[in-house]
Amino acid sequence: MSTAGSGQNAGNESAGSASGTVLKKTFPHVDLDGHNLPPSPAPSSPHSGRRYAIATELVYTEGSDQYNASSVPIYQSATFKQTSGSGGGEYDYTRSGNPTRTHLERHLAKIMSAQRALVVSSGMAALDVITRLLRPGDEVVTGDDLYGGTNRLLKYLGTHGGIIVHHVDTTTPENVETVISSKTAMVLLETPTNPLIKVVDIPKIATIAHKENPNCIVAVDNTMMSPLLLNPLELGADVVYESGTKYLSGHHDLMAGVIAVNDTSLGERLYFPINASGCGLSPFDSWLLMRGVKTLKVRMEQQQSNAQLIAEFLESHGFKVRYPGLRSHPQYDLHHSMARGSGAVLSFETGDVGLSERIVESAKLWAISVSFGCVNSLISMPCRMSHASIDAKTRQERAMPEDLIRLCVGIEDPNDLIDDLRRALVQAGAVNVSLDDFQAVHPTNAATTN
Ligand SMILES: Cc1ncc(COP(=O)(O)O)c(C=O)c1O
Ligand SMILES: N[C@@H](CCSC[C@H](N)C(=O)O)C(=O)O
Repeated sequence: MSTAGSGQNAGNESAGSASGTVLKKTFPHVDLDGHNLPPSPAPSSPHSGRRYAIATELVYTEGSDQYNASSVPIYQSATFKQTSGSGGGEYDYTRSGNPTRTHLERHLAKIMSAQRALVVSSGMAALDVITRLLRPGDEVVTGDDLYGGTNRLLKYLGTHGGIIVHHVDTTTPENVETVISSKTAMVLLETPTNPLIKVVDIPKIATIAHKENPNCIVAVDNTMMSPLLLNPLELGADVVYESGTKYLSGHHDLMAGVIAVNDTSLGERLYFPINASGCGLSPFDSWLLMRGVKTLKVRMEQQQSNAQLIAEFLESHGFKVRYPGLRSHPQYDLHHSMARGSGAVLSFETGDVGLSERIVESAKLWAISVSFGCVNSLISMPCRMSHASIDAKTRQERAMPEDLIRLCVGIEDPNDLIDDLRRALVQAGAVNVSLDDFQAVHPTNAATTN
């Protein structure tokens, strides 16, 4: 039995005693006591055979459950009984592997066009697992606009783990070229970045990194796009990871992280710390994520068409809006050369922190909340919330506008969302209202700032 692709019962390959082995071979479905064993229900969609369109692949699963359950059963069990004293069963302990988790991992590997996917307890746990590939003295090159938690983990590794971290503006590949060296063990990219929506040229940077050091791991955080819109592994990345808490699950009812690779030996190296530390996703959350991922396409399509309308609405009223679906985005062409859509996160400036606070607090349909990718719409001030762990001095050095408002668009009716935003802008005093129009009090859009 190979652990590749499932990661269960690692390091326990023995098939049991000689008589047990003969019995198993002769009667594969009968255990030592003569019980008729059902086939394992773990298998999901194998990454082989006919490929359907993504909408179909998201919902189509295969299994060999004894009752043909259409929804994968939740194996809420920490342990699995063995048929022989020397173990060797497909599963032994849920930290090492669980049929519900394996089913999800195989499904995600297919969706992410990967040879192997691993699911863990959060997006940050995924990054923690990936950074365990690093050794003291290794260098990491990464962006100057990153999710606050990513920045925090890298800072911790820089302070306590002997890792040298270079933050550069990765929107210009030449900046990466300047700091990269044979000591660069990892290039870590986010695109579009959270929260400044900066776009990064994955193929170009992956080429630069691999040319400088063929062993350099290019890791891409794909949380803002999801596999529906972007496949970094197809663009030269070695590892892709995402917070499953966001679009993949879509309902803010679980925390999860997903890691995917094409190199199966790299997959084994990543599986090791998951088993060793115990951050594999629980059976129930695996089931919940499996359920959520099936509706990814319909949710994302509604979310991004809403986001496009909202971005256009704000820009047309004088606000500087950052969204890759707008022609005014400086890397519009680059983004659309890599991705199949613009996603549903945008940010905009108001020109005044107090004004931004009042807008956020005046909104009703837009919940004041961190996170994104959920069916309901959210509004937040990144410098006060999701990115507050980046100190004020660093935020200033990285040109993060303190008045930035981030909108994470859900699946509601777009007219209701725009109405609510319009009302919040008026109530907060962010716009000058005339008889037939209204415009930002502090216009910040390209027409006024360039
Ligand atoms: C871009 C990005 N990556 C990773 C994470 C971490 O994910 P999680 O919250 O699931 O740990 C987040 C948000 O938390 C994020 O916004
Ligand atoms: N208090 C949390 C904040 C989580 S932010 C979640 C998400 N990535 C976002 O960008 O909104 C923390 O300190 O991590």
